[in-house]
Amino acid sequence: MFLKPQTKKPEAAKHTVDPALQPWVEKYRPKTIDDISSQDHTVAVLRKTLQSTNLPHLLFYGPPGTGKTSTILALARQLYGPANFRNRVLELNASDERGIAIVRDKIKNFARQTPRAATASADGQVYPCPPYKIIILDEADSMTQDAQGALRRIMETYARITRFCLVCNYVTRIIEPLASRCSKFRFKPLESTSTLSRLSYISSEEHVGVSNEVLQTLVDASGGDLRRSITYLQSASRLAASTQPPTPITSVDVLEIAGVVPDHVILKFASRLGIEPFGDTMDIDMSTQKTGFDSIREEVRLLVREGYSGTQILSQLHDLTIMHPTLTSRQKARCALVFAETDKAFCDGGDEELWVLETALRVHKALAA
Ligand SMILES: Nc1ncnc2c1ncn2[C@@H]1O[C@H](COP(=O)(O)OP(=O)(O)OP(=O)(O)O)[C@@H](O)[C@H]1O
Repeated sequence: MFLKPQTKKPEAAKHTVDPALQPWVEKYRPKTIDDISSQDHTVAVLRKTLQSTNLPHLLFYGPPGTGKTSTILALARQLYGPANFRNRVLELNASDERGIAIVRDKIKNFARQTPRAATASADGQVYPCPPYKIIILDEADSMTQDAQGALRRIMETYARITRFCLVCNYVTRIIEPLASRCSKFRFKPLESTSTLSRLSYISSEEHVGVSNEVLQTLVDASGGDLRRSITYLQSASRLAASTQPPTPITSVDVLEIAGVVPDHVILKFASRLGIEPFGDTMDIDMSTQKTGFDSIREEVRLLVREGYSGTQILSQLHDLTIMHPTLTSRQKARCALVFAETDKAFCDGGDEELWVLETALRVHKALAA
């Protein structure tokens, strides 16, 4: 549930890059919408749109690394082909300024230009090349309200020659008048089977030997974010190749790269808050576990000093609480509320150590009540 720290998106390659040096997330970015894994409903609707070539304004939303940007880029490539893509598509991402100035200047200027006549593609293929351009606004939820307000008129005025695709994680941050002008598509976290098959494909293309256990660890550590799992795979394969002699990738490597808190550590922390060990974890001796402010604070400090991120610690603590077999629904509901408030605080840029401490103390209290 916690928004994981995003694996940094590599800048889209503007020039031809040696494939051996390319990040795998870019190298294996889907080329057509049929290469998009998991998002079957969205792909089915867009395939129809491709046939009719009449694209509405689009709003793609959902968690990171689920294929939103890849889908619109693939769709645009299939509509325009390589020869016309550049002059028909404007992609603005988070590194561009997000205030009203960019809407009035860059976006409006591009939106009002009449599309250039289509040129024939060197690859000999015929592309539909419809008579409008596409503006892709990646991370549209970070646009100011004023900027979104200004966009609304532009979308209407130039709809005949320009279609918009807004891409975001939080649809609630898009003002209603903008959202209501778009066809909305929700991207879901990828199912395990789709992630597994994509990772297996990439590892076989890259001649990296990975066991089923390692693949499953990659899936578990990435929570449905395919970008994250591919990045972990590439990092783990580099790590394994750098040892002398090279060693196979292990699950421990993956967990370390992913910053996952080991089970025994998170269970010890949980037991300080009054969450009893269960199942395979019964061997933790609760009688030696102190609870109370000082011991909880000490534990939080240790975890943060070890380098575990606040979002990761709380995400694992959340899962442990919600899946716990003996906590009552009432206790779980109270804890869920605490976690939700912390999630919001993290999104707003709250201090991680302070919020982990605050959450831990509140969970402790919620369980005792
Ligand atoms: N559904 C998918 N099918 C195939 N590859 C995917 C999919 N989702 C993500 N990927 C892989 O992850 C990379 C990042 O995906 P993409 O940029 O489309 O994610 P996103 O949903 O737009 O994320 P964000 O919300 O962070 O912008 C792609 O280059 C691709 O390698």
